Parts: sequence; C-alpha cells; structure tokens
Amino acid sequence: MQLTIRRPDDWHLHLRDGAMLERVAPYTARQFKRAIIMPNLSPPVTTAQAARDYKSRIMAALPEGSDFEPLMTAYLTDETLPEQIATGHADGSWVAAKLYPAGATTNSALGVTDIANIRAVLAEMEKIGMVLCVHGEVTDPAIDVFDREAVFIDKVLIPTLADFPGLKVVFEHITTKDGVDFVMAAGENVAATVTPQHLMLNRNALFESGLRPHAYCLPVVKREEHRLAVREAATSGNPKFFLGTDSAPHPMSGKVSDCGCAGIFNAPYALEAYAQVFEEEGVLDRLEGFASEHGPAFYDLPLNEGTVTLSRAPTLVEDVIGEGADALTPFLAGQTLGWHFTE
Ligand SMILES: NC(=O)N[C@@H](CC(=O)O)C(=O)O
Ligand SMILES: [Zn+2]
Ligand SMILES: [Zn+2]
Repeated sequence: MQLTIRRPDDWHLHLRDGAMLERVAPYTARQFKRAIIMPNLSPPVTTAQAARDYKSRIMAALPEGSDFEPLMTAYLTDETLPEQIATGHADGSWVAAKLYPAGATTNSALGVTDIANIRAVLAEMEKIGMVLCVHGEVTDPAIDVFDREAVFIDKVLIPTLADFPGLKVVFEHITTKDGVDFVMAAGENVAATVTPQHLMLNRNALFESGLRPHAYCLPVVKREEHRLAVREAATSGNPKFFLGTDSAPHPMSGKVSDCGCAGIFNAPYALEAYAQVFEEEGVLDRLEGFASEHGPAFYDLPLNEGTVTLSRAPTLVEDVIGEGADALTPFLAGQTLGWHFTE
C-alpha cells in the first residue's frame, strides 16, 4: 500500500547554523519543499541582512540538486522597528516575524519583554498582512510550567487580537485543549501548527521508567486530555491546523546534562510520524491537507508542484545519529514506525 500526497512543507523548523546546520538540513530537504526557518540563532536573526546571509548558509548546506526553499523569519526584540520589518518583508528577505517572549525557550533571552513594546510593529504587520509566529507561553515563574500556554492565551493573545483584529497569527506548536479551543473560536486570521511529539506523547513520557531528556521540549508535553484535543484538531481537516515539526536538534552534551536543553529532533522521520497518527485516527485522506495545503493557504503562498510517496512498510528509527558529545537522538529512537518515506 502506498500513500502519495502533494509535496509538503514544514511551517516551524530549527535548522541551527554551522556544522549542525550541515548535519540536519538534508533530513528536512528530503521530505519537505519549504520550511519556515526559526530565527533563534545566537545572535538571533534580527536584521534583513542577517536573514539573507543565513538563507545563503542554508542553501549551501543542502544536498546537490535539492530544490528546498527556506522561508526566513525575523526575530522580534523590544527594539525592532516597524519599517525594518516591513522593508525586509517587501524585499523578500523574510516572510514572517517571530515573537519569543523573553526567556520562554531556547535562545529567547533577547526576545520581547512586554508585548506593549512591539505595538507599532504589530500595527504595521496587520496593515501589510505579514504573519506573526508566536511561541505562546508566559514566562512568569509563578505560573506552573504546564499552564503557561493557557495563561498566555488569556494574558497576551486575546488582548493583542482585540487591539489588532486583522493581525495574522500562527500559534506555534500548540499543546493544549485551551490552544485548540482558542484557535477554533478565533477569526480566519488565526491558525496553529502542530508537532509530531504533541500528537504522540503526553507528559507521562517525560518520566517513563526514569527521566527522559529526549521527550523534553517546550512547550512541555501535557496531560492526555490535551494530547487528545490537539490530535482531534490536527486530524479534523480544519484548515486552521497545519504541519510544523518544531524539529529542534541539540547535541547529546546539551540534552543530557544537569540542565538539559528543550527540543526534540524529529526531522528524520517527520512524515512517517504524522502518517502514523493520521492512520491511527482513520483519516489518512486528511494528511495531505494538513501537510501540504492548509499552510500555503494561510501564508498566501502557492501549493507545491509534485508529490511524495510513503509506503506501508516498517521504518526502524535508529537509537542515535552520530557519536559522543555531538550525537543526536532522533524522536522515537529505537521504535518502529508503520510507514516508510520513499521519495
Ligand atoms: N521547542 C523547543 O523545545 N526548542 C526550540 C525552541 C522553541 O521552539 O520553543 C529550540 O530552538 O531548541
Ligand atoms: Zn517555541
Ligand atoms: Zn521551535
């Protein structure tokens, strides 16, 4: 049995830089035509020139003959100017801007400390129809880590959309029923991406017979009721929900440590993982919309030409890729998936 779908895109991806970029880019380029490239490098991608330079480094890291297309993003800070964002959008340097609440996740220290500081930027983005990608978690240490997404909706998203009702927002990597309900109730200008891990894991995975650093990402995986709500939304066929892996590689030395980094490296078998979820839900016919159609429609980009094919054959995920301190543990390491990506 084979499943052929229009070539998909990844609407939330970390490719990193330098040697790591060279290692991980081929995995994404193999499965996806385009990806929204997260700007949380160190230092972050805050200028159009930095975005163009980073895009060149990504292109140089692609395998011979690849037609993969990186879609670049701007990292918003308290100092970002509206005209800077608009100019980079108009000249094609970036397609979206990313809001990291300062301190919320990996390399977010220079993010936005208060949404009030970027009001002029948001007004400009609303005017020009530019997408705002959001890491939707509050950073208040008084808020339980499992509640940070839900509180962000009430404290930040709802008031921001009340002020900028036409702003296009992608609520990235949603993890909760609260996130699902919010996106469904919002206007057509609000959508969400969904990762494989938030479809497959609940918070028990963090502690399964011991502490599991490779199941740790942000937003942290939640209770089963939330996983089920996210799964139902992603597989419902609703065009507000689309594929964004949030593949976020960290070397072993970063993951397995006294203070391990957040991030799951799921790029190598991303489509196989999503296909498994859609098959389990009995809606394989909806995978194409989720993976290849809803995202371009929201971003006002053309659908990809061509197809990819998955066959109904086992794929064993390797335990580890590479060696020593630099090794990468892929998502679902050591497990067998029911689908195999062929081309
Ligand atoms: N998702 C993660 O756990 N980590 C991401 C950052 C992010 O997307 O929040 C990373 O860059 O490592
Ligand atoms: Zn994030
Ligand atoms: Zn991310």
